[in-house]
Order: sequence, then structure tokens, then C-alpha cells
Amino acid sequence: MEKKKLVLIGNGMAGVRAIEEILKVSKDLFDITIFGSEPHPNYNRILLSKVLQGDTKVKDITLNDWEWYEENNITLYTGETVTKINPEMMAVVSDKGRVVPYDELIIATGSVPFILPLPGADKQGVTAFRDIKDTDIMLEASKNYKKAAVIGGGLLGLEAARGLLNLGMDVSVIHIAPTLMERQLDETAGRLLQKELEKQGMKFLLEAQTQEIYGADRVEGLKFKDGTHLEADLVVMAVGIKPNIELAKESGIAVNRGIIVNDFLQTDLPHVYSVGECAEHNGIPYGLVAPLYEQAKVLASHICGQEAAPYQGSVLSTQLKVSGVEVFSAGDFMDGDDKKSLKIFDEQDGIYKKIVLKGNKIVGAVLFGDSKEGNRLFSMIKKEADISDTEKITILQPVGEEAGASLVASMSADEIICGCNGVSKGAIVQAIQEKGCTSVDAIKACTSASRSCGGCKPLVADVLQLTLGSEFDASAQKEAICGCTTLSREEIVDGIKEKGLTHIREVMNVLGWESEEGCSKCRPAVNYYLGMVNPKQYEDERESRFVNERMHANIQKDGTYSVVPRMYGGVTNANELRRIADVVEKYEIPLVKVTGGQRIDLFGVKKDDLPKVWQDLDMNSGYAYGKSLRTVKTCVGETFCRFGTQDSMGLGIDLEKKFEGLQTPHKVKMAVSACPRSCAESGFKDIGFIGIDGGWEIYVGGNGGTHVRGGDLLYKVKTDQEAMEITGAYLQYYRETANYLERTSAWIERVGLAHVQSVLDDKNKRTELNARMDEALSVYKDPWKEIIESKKTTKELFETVGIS
Ligand SMILES: Cc1cc2nc3c(=O)[nH]c(=O)nc-3n(C[C@H](O)[C@H](O)[C@H](O)COP(=O)(O)OP(=O)(O)OC[C@H]3O[C@@H](n4cnc5c(N)ncnc54)[C@H](O)[C@@H]3O)c2cc1C
Ligand SMILES: NC(=O)c1ccc[n+]([C@@H]2O[C@H](COP(=O)([O-])OP(=O)(O)OC[C@H]3O[C@@H](n4cnc5c(N)ncnc54)[C@H](O)[C@@H]3O)[C@@H](O)[C@H]2O)c1
Ligand code: SF4
Ligand code: FES
Repeated sequence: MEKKKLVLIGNGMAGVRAIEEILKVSKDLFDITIFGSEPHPNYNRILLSKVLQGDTKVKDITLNDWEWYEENNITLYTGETVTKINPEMMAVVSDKGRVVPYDELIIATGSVPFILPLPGADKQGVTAFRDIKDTDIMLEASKNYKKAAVIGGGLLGLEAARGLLNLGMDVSVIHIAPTLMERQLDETAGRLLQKELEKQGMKFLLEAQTQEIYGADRVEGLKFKDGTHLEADLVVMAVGIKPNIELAKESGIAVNRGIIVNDFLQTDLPHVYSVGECAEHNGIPYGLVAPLYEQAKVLASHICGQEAAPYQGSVLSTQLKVSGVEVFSAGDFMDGDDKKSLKIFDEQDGIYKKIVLKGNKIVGAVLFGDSKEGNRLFSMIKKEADISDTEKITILQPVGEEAGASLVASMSADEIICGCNGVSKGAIVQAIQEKGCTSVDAIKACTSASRSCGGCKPLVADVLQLTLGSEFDASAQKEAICGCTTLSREEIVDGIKEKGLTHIREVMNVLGWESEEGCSKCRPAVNYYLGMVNPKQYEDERESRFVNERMHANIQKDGTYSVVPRMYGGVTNANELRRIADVVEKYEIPLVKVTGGQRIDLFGVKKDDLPKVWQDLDMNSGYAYGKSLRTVKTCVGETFCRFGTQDSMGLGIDLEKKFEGLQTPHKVKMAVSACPRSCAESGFKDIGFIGIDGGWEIYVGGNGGTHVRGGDLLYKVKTDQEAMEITGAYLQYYRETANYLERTSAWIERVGLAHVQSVLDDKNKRTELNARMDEALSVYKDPWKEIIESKKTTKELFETVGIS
């Protein structure tokens, strides 16, 4: 049978999902041609926020690569826009003059960003945030300019603003309404969100109406209706979107705000369907992927001639993708008239939860500060669950057994885990049990769960853990650590444990390395894994370490070394300073510099002088070269600062003394600030502490380097002792599950904050982790003193070993 010709206009998320669904039904029904205006294969638009925030790269957000089109015999025209649909000829015409006939046509042209018709809106430096091109404009601007203004305090505007902050820009959000995200949040949640984002460094101008964008060729600022102005050299417009309907309208297809479709996504023109943000169903054009994917499924069944349940509209739920902020909103979230609400508001901890009830049914919810219950509430809203037999408050705050159990354990099989892709817990369990999926990536490939915004990854990991029990490994990734072996990190660590391996060579022999000697990638990694598994028995193989770690000093451009002595919590005294000054003079050290980590760096030390310098300094190594704890930066705190509510120096010194010398997969930096002003930059450290009234907030996964990342709030604790206990357990879990050379910022993204929290919530696990941490710390000896005391090591390092 000859295949029918299917043409898709719009190579975006909804259109291509419809094609995927069609191919699932049958690969032989259609000859498929796709037109896309953008020059890329189909990519995950949602993750552009993460690209801007520095968490991922453009190259990593492709959903269907070029090979996928080829493998499925799809003719793809990228960088080519369809300009005309000719219903009589049943053909489309592109801007390159190409004419392609169709038997069935799908219009999935998405939306266009709404650009305020302001004077100056066409100036250089004014952009929307919709596609890769816009993202590139912002990334580029951040390299040369400092002041960004984002117009629109909705989901898109706030995600853009967070990204620009991460890129080092000074960011102001101009919002027309009195509170943020007013389309998704009530006033209380909107204000809490504003407070939290202000803490992160965002500035806000509320109820502000922009009148003009001024500047010469490039934007220089914004003028407002009240006569005030704001300087800006980048302006991002995020004031909503409009369904992209021009092509359909000009072709005579019925349109309203969007292209009007029926319950099977058919337009009023025979053989022409529409799906995605451009389509309007029952008066609603949708702007989130979950409903668009539901539409794509119905369309696929219908176009393939299968019996399909009609599309009946979608209830929406949203989450803001800004790290450190938990915001969830679903359904009809405003109370009033016939709707009553139930609220919990913990002002001290900044937690606000609200459900909206219509009679006995939950119709909406807003969560701020703790969105763990989001999925459960969303399922109840979608099912229009009757709660007349339930103690109402337990819906917001489960008590007893339910509160203690993991969230996924208490979910029923039909409850949705991945909102974007509509994947239920039951479907994930089925993929684990019947298709042998053992990792989040495998589940993604089998079910599409976690394929879009990625927000459900921690829950998917929890379902895996629940279903696989002891066979589950949070960091299960089937990725060989290097070309010398096919084994992943987990397989190597398991091999070391199960077979009792104690040397690098033994690991390579027993676990079947392809190259006898290993390489510069696997030798240091195996060295670390061996030390991590057997801290007491394993003797570190110095030769497998990188040169700086072998020499316990950082080699410089000219072959000399830099030496950084430990200064606990950045605190020093006259004796230490005197000794440092004497050493500088005695060894003619050319540069003395204060580091960003609050200590003193001696640059230009000759290799032969290193042991003598260490001896004269009589201070511990600052490990400025190692994959270990570097510094604990502190502010002066309550001892001297009038804002301080906690003893930041005290906690910082205790932390540094306890964890110094700890071997970790990558370097670890900490900071302790005694109040939310965070002078020690606690939000951008691997572990950061911020003093609040009555305790500490602990942030994790922050990074201030090439991939800037704001830390996520792990816990709030009351005492220094609790802070130390959580830190020990957290660091040990990182040591045990991260890949060698994986920073905590990348690790927490991979395994998920919620997953780590679920491990640390368990008191027994915390105790066990701390016990293993104490064992690892018990073997620490200061390496400088060790070298000085061992003539053999001194001779080997400073007389025979060449540095390469
Ligand atoms: C930064 C950002 C973050 C987001 N985050 C989330 C989120 O967290 N969760 C969520 O659910 N949603 C999110 N969204 C929204 C989500 O990305 C969209 O709902 C989704 O991409 C819409 O899919 P679509 O296929 O309808 O449109 P699109 O993905 O826009 O695809 C339409 C494609 O058609 C092309 N096209 C248009 N006209 C023509 C023509 N005439 N000829 C050829 N090609 C044409 C366009 O160039 C475009 O590539 C986000 C959006 C952005 C911009
Ligand atoms: N996490 C997510 O789910 C996510 C993230 C980004 C984008 N998106 C989607 O992308 C689309 C676009 O997002 P959006 O935030 O632009 O749309 P939006 O309509 O949700 O928000 C636009 C905001 O801009 C404000 N606004 C309107 N005119 C203004 C003006 N003149 N000055 C200042 N503020 C003004 C509005 O009050 C509104 O809050 C939406 O469909 C959204 O759902 C979703
Ligand atoms: S973080 Fe707070 S307490 Fe610490 S120095 Fe800054 S203002 Fe003072
Ligand atoms: S909830 Fe967005 S990918 Fe699963």
C-alpha cells in the first residue's frame, strides 16, 4: 500500500511529539516531511532556562538528533519557513519556493513572544526569551554589559532573571502587577517569592509601566509612566506569548486567539490538524508542555485511524525552575465566591501551603517553600477527589505513617510522577519490572518521564529506589569511566568491595582493564575509590595523583610552586603572620597574595625550598591543590558585626578542623555567614551556612566557578552540632556516590536534591554515614609534616622525581 504524505509545519516540542506518537503506532503509514524555521533539530525549549542559568549546554538539550530523522525516514527542512498552505492543491509552499504536497497536514507553529509596542523596542540589546538565538544574545550580552532589565515577572521573566544573575549581571525585574507570578500564585505566595528572590540578589519594580526604551543604537535604559527611569544595557521582554496563527489565518482556517481545533485536534479544513501552543481547544490555547503532549497523543491515534479518546482539555500545574525556590501552583488557585481555602503559613520558615476547595472537592493548590506534596495534590485536583471523609489538614500536612513514609510509597499506581509527560507511578514501576530499567536515564528512554523540564527526576529516582530496594544505586549510570575499561564507577566500586581489592594494579587485573597501565583518567579515579572504600587499609598511590597533589603545592607557569598554609575559618594571628613574613624574606618569595578563600598564598617558591618553607611555617597544609576540603570562608559574625545572629567564625573553624584533609571526588569549599546578608558568599559554595534567628540554613551544591550555580536549601537546623552532623552525612554520601572529578553542583543535579534529602532524613543512615566519615578522617595526617618527617619521601619527591 502506498504511504500517505504527512507534512508537519513546526519542528518544535508539540509537533515532533505528535510524530513520535504516530511512529509508535506505525512506522509504515506515512511519508513524513517536517519544516522548521529554526536551524536546529527538535530541542527542549524548556531547558533554555537551565542553559541561561549555566546548568546545561545548548548541545545537551537536543531531543531528537539529526540521526533520528534519518532513521525514521523523515525529510527535514530546517531554517525553512512555510509561507503558504494551499488547501485546493493540498500542498504547502516554503520561503525557499519548495512545494510539498500533503494528504494530511499538522500545523504546530507554536507561539511568538509578545513584544510590547514601545518606542525603542527595536533597539540593540532588546530581546525576547523564546529560542536558542535569544539565549545566545543574552549569554553574549552578559560578557560585555552589566545592567539587565527583565520586563515581566511571570515564570519566563523570573527564570530569565535568575539566569542573568548567574551570568554576573545586575538584574531588575519590572512587573506590572502588585505581586509576582499573579497568574499562578496568590498574593501571599507572590510576596514570599519576591522576598526569596530578593535574597538571591534580584531587584523588583512592581506596578511599574514601561513607557519607552531609550538609548542611541543600543538600549541605555527604560522610562516609566510615573516619570522615573532605570539604566539598562540589556532588556528582556517576558510579558507573555501569542499563538502563532498568521499562516493558518491567511490560509482561511478558522482562528480565534489560536487555531480552533475540535476534540481530535482537527481544524475546520479537511485533513488539517493543529497541535501545541498555536492550537485553541474549547477557547483555551495552552502554554505548557503537559497539555500539548496529551493533545499530541490524541492527534496521533486519530490520524492513524485508531479509536481515540477525545481530548477534553487539561488541568494545569506549574513549577518555577529556579534553584533554591520551591513554588508549585495547580488548578484554580484563587479562593472567593463558592470556593473556600485551607492554609498553613509558617512565617518563620517561609513555608506557605494552600488548597482551594469547592464543596468537598479540591480544585486548586499553591505551595511555597515546600512543594513535596505537589504531585499528590495535582492528582487529587485532576481526579476531582472527594475529601469529605478526610481530616482536611492532613491533606496539606500528612501525619503519622504517611508523613514518615516516602512520598512515592504512599502514591497509588495511577498518580502522576512526571507532569510534563503524563507518566504515572504505575508506568514507571512497569518499566522497571518488565523492561529491566535500573536508572533514571533508562526510565526516560522507556517512558519519557523526566524528558522535559526534568523536575520529576528525584521522584523517578525514588520510585526506582522503592521498586528495586537494595539493588538501587542512586548514581547508577552505565558510563565507562574511561576508554581503558567498559565498567562504570558503580561497577568498579562494587568490584572493589565484593572482591576485597586493595591496589590499583589489582583492580585493573581482576576487573579486566583493556590497557595494562590504565591512563591519567582512570588511575587517579581508582586511587580515590580504593581510599574511599578502605580508608584505613589503603595506602595512597602517590604516583597516580596529579602533579600538584603529588607535590602538595600548586605548580606555576614558570615551574615554581605556590604554597598556601591552612588558616582555619580565615582567622589568623600575629605569630602566624610573623612566621609567614620571615619565610617570605628568607626564601625570597616574590609574591604574597590574599586569596578569595581568606588565606595567604606564597607564590614563586622554588621546588627545593618547599620542605624548608613548610618546616619554617609550622602550619598545616591548606590543601589548595587537592581534591579535598579547601577552605571554610567565614564572616565576622555576632562577635563583631551588629547584624550577626550566630557565631560564624566558631562554626567555620570547627568545620575546617574536623574535615581538613578529607579526600573527596573533587574540591569542596564551604562558607559560613552569620546572617542572610551572606558576606561570606554562602550561597555559592559546595556547602554554605547562613545564620538565621534560632539556627542555620544549610545550602548545598553552590558553585561560583565556570558553571555558576546558586546553592539549594538542604535543611534548617537549630544548633552547631546539628550543622556538623548534617555536613558529615552529606559529605560522606557525596564521597560514596559521586564520580571522581564530579563537583557537588553537578552531583546534586544528577542525583537530585530530594533524593539526598530522603537519604539524610533517615536518622540511622545519617549515623552510619557519619561513622564512615569518622573512619575516613581518622587516618588524616598533615602531608607537609609527613613529608618533612620522612627522609625517604623527601628524597623521592625532591631529589629523584622529575615533574612533568
Ligand atoms: C525559556 C522557556 C522555558 C519554558 N519552561 C517551561 C516549563 O518549565 N514547563 C513547561 O511546561 N513549559 C515551559 N515552556 C513552554 C514550552 O517550551 C512550550 O509550551 C512548548 O515548547 C510549545 O511547543 P510547540 O511545539 O507548541 O511550540 P514550539 O516549541 O515553539 O515549536 C514551534 C516551532 O515551529 C516553528 N515554526 C513556526 N512557524 C513556522 C513555519 N511557518 N514554518 C516552519 N516552522 C515554523 C518555530 O520556529 C518553532 O521552532 C518554556 C518556554 C520557554 C521559552
Ligand atoms: N516553569 C515553567 O513552567 C515555565 C517557564 C518559562 C516559561 N513558561 C511558559 O512560557 C510562556 C511565556 O511565559 P511568560 O512568563 O512570558 O508568560 P505569562 O503570561 O505567564 O507571564 C507574563 C507576565 O508578564 C506580566 N506583564 C504583562 N505585561 C507587562 C508589562 N507591560 N510590564 C511588566 N509586566 C508585564 C504579566 O503580569 C505576567 O505576570 C507561558 O506560557 C509560560 O507558561 C513556563
Ligand atoms: S553576613 Fe551578616 S553577620 Fe556576617 S558580616 Fe555580613 S552582615 Fe555581618
Ligand atoms: S515533570 Fe517535567 S519532565 Fe517530568
